[in-house]
Formats: sequence, structure tokens, C-alpha cells
Amino acid sequence: MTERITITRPDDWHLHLRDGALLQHTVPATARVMKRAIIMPNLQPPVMNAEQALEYRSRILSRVPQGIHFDPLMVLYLTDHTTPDMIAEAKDAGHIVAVKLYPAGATTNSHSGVTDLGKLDHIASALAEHGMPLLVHGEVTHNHVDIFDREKEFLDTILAPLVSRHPTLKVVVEHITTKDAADFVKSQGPNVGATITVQHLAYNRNHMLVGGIKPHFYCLPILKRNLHQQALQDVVVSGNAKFFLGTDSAPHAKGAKENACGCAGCYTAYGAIELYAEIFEDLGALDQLEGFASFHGPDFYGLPRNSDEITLVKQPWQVPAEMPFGQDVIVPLRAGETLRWKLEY
Ligand SMILES: NC(=O)N[C@@H](CC(=O)O)C(=O)O
Ligand SMILES: [Zn+2]
Ligand SMILES: [Zn+2]
Repeated sequence: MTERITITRPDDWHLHLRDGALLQHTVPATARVMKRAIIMPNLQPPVMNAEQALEYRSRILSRVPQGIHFDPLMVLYLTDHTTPDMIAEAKDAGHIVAVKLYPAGATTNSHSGVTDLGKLDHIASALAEHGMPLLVHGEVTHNHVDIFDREKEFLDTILAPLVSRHPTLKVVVEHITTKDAADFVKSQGPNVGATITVQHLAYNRNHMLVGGIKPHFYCLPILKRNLHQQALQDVVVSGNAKFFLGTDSAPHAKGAKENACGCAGCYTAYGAIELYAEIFEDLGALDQLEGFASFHGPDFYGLPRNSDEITLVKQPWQVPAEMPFGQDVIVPLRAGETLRWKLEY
């Protein structure tokens, strides 16, 4: 039985840090283990231009614990008013590596997102020209499309046509949840990749809905049926380099989750690599963890792989029932449960 694993230091290619007082919790939780993270721009108001992105980056850096080198990779939030010039400016500013597409109304703080998904060609061309990836929350928002079908519908009606019109555009399908998305990404060229979260590997909709509704499993895109979970597990076990670690750690205070209208998002950053290690071990694929967590992401983004390492040891520890979160508390994914792997400091 493996008791200890050492891998190249990982990065998180999809992370929500929030802002203000919450950064004192969220930044150290990720910076303890990840060298870099793609910082999602869905603040209120969103991070829409280079200046806002660099200001947000300094607020994040001011919360990095001493002695740790953490590099937040910033992202612009695409709105109906984003112009190719704003993209060029972001590229020139440095530290801004991608642009994020939220279909308006698809998820948390997406109301400023794109309302007409058919009008993205000028943005796609600018991104392709600058070699900047388009990161997508891949769900349509039409009322008549069932919430469990929204990812597939987005791929079929929006993304596949967009990618075929812009064959050199780099696209990351974020937090994929379906076999359809895994198959779509596999069928495309090396310019199309995907992030996969802990919760979509570890759970399916039964975990959320059988025996009582469990709001801490509610995230978007929503957990799907088990055959989709299985398809995601299969791609990570296969070691396919198009798929990489993106926690989508999306913290919301306990009261906002345990609510008649609960927010979407799971908080996993506190134990991200430990949670993935457990799943990979359960899948008999611990040997694939390093590629998924540390190689495939930088290779896709065209960034260097990290040069230092981390070690995980088999040392069971109990996840707290709650953690401090500004004036509030947060309930982490796997609250009160025992995790098998621990980061060795
Ligand atoms: N994934 C989620 O359920 N929530 C994210 C938004 C997102 O990534 O879609 C959040 O910001 O809370
Ligand atoms: Zn999303
Ligand atoms: Zn997210």
C-alpha cells in the first residue's frame, strides 16, 4: 500500500477566491499547496478590464502568507461590452492570461455575462490572435432546457460551431460534468481542454438528492447521473492530457448554502490536493495524479511546469464541521469526515 507520494507542485486552473475580508481565508488555503491558480473574475462588480484585474491581483498578493510564492493568474470577465482592444490591453498588462465566458444568468454572479452567445466572433478572433484561452461556463440558460441538459445543449449549439469557426482558438470547458463534454473535448484538437472538479469525480446526483436534499453538494453545472460521473473518472484514469485540475472551489457562507434558495458552489480549496489524491487512489490511478494536477494544465496554457515538489502522506485527519469565513462560517465539502492523505509541510 502506498504511504507517501511526491509530485511536482500542482496548480489550480479554476478557483474562486472572492474578495475583501474573505481573502484572508481563501488565499492561504490555496497558496499552501498550489503555485498558481486561475482566479475567476465573477466578483460583484465583475473584473472586466486590465486595471481591475491588476488591482484585484494586488489585493490577493497582499494576503499570501510570508515565505510562500503564489502566482495568481488573472482572467477578464466577458460582458456584452468587452472589446478586442480591452483584450489586447490585458495581454500587454501581463499577469492576465485568459477571458471567461459566463452566459448571462448561468451561475453565481453571471448577470453581467454575455446575453447573445451568437455574437462572440470578434472576441474569439482577438483571443486567437493573442493566443489567450477562452474559458467557458458551458451551459445554456433557456427556461425550456432542463437543468440536467444545459451543458450538452451548450456544446451542441454554441461551442462546437464556435470552435469550428475559430480552429486555432484555445478553449477550456470549465468544470465538465457529462460524458458528452468529455467526449466533445476528446474529439477536438489539442486547443480544446477541460477542467474537472473534485465533486464531479466523487459524486453524482444521488449523493445530493437521495435521503434528503444536501445543499453542500449543490454546484453548477449540477451533479449529473452516475454514468456521467463514471465517464469523468474514466478520462482521468486514462491520463488524457486534455483534462486537468480545476477545483472550482466556490465558497459561500453556511447560511447562504443552507437556505430556501441556496447558492451554488462547493468549498474544496482547504484540502484540494488531498481530496483529489483520495479519489485517484480509489480509482487505482494514483500514478495519474501528477499529470492531472501538475503537468496537463501548464502544458495547455503554454506555461512552464513547476520545478519544486510536494509530498502527501497517509495520515488520516478529520475535516472540521465548519471553518471561519469573514464574519461568518463556511461548511467545507466532506465536513466532519476523515481524509486519508495529508500534505507534508
Ligand atoms: N460552480 C458554482 O457552483 N459556483 C461558482 C460559479 C461557477 O463556477 O459557475 C461560484 O462562483 O459560486
Ligand atoms: Zn462556472
Ligand atoms: Zn467556478
